[in-house]
Amino acid sequence: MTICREQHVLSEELWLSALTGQLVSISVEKEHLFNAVWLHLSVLSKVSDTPMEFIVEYLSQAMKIAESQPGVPEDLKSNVQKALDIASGLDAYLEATSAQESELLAELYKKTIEHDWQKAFEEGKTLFKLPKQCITGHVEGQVLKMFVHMSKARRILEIGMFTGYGALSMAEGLPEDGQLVACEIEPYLKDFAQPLFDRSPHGKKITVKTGPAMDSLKELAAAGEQFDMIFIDADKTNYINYYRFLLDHNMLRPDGIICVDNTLFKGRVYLQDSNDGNGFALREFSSTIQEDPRVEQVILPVRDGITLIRRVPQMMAGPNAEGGVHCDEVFLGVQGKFILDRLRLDGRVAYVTGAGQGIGRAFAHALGEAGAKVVVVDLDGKKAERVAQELTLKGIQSMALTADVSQPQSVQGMVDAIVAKWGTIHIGCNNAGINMNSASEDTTLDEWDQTFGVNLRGTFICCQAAGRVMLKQGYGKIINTASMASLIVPHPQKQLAYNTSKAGVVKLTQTLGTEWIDRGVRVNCISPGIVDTPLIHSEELGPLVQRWLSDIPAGRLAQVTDLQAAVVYLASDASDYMTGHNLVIEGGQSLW
Ligand SMILES: C[S@@+](CC[C@H](N)C(=O)[O-])C[C@H]1O[C@@H](n2cnc3c(N)ncnc32)[C@H](O)[C@@H]1O
Repeated sequence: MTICREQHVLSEELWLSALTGQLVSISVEKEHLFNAVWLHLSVLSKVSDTPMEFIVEYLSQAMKIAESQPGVPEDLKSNVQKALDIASGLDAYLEATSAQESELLAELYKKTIEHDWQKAFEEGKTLFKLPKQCITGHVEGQVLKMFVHMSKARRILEIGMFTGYGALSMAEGLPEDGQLVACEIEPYLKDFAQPLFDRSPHGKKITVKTGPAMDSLKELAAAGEQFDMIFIDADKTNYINYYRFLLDHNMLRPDGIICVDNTLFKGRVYLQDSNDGNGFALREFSSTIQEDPRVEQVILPVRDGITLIRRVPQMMAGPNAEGGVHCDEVFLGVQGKFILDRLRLDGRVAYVTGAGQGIGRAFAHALGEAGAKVVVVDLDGKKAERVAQELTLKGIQSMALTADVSQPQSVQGMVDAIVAKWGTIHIGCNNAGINMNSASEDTTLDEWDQTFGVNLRGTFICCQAAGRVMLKQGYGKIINTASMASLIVPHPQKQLAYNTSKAGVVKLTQTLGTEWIDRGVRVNCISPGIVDTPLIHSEELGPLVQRWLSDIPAGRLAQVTDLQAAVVYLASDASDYMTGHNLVIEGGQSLW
């Protein structure tokens, strides 16, 4: 619960000006802030709610007393004033420097504080008198949204939704397919929030479950639901029961976080003379979780206090621990890393040839997303540059290079440039390839040589040049792009040179893969089926698409994104026992 978030956010002078409505000479920046505060002051009651707001209130009173009494030493007044300035400026500064709320959040906030909750209660629309001030506000909303991003949460549970400000803030941080379940006892609040959720591009991620939260938790637990992040903000005396239920029923994934609101409770959790029931419950709550070995926690002094609780993975059992736990790499992860982390490529240097478009571009993005630095190589320097810029926009370290893979000097230049820039090469994706269609009896030697020059000679030259660097360091991952055409004869189009060159890429891969593995270099290839790129929509090939579809069990062409996981897998340590392999990804086409 966040009450009166804008209170006491100005220096006392401004604060008093706001109250009296007298706008004295203030800077434009302050005026903006002043107006925002004035708007909220006009609708919120003036009640201190957070430890900082109480500090400001007490210091203001002390100041007034000091001013009204004769003989108070000037340096005492000066020190109180300094403390007041520091305390009263904090919330305003946090408001002003936090990311702005979205327009819909601002609208939801306004709609909430302008609503007549007293009337709704008197008309029997709500079960309880709902104080509008219990809305999660701007700064706290942004804190929650930041946690969603940082924890990469995909599934969130909220206990206590009020009008949905916190829910929508968190939903804004979720990925497209993320989900948030909000438990709320008041059906009226679902009707209040839903129209705004419906207008937000993030609203579809939110499902509201009405009824007592504990009933909803039981339903969710029975359905085996588990969450990455949970926000508890309802019914303080029951916090401990929600917490216990969530942990005991495995509803928080290991490493997941619970955020709990109001855990400083106006300071009453640590004030010795406080006999506040909620303060006592929250103090008990904090000391209980502190003794729970399943979690670790910290309280952030944001607004009225947010406790962050992380579920610690329970991996510490010994080899012969009770229950027969085997503390081997299956249980603990290889070098302590679980499977998704074993696919990561942080710190690796990769290059991809033919990366200016199509499959190569998708490979470059995938390797970069997995953490590698990526060199985008293409015959067309402009295309390479554009893809490198795309990667940079995503925060991936990248560099564009022009190279003709059929020319040894050009390839050596590429390798030298990569080593000069990033010291080495860990991952080489030899993907550049061409395909020209002609009936075999008409295929010219020029077409044959060109096709082989790029597809097979080019792959060999790249493998050799990059392989020398990798063999020297005793580590490397080479992934060649072969084709389903290495296995079957795609038809009805005629492409003898292409099919034969790609069969050669597979044999080259098998040979290098076995020859180099004892020196730490794995060589594998990927054989895509028919990939939906602009090339196949040419005048010549376009009419064949329907025919091809009838040959593909999957019933569709491959998208370049269908190939991305394979390249990351083959580039990662998770595939270390695989070498000389032809990984076929063709929707089953080669099996019919
Ligand atoms: C502090 S407000 C929640 C504020 C909200 N998180 C936000 O973002 O604005 C607490 C909410 O919990 C709800 N609530 C209280 N007891 C509840 C219970 N037993 N089960 C479900 N919801 C409950 C109240 O109706 C109220 O809407």
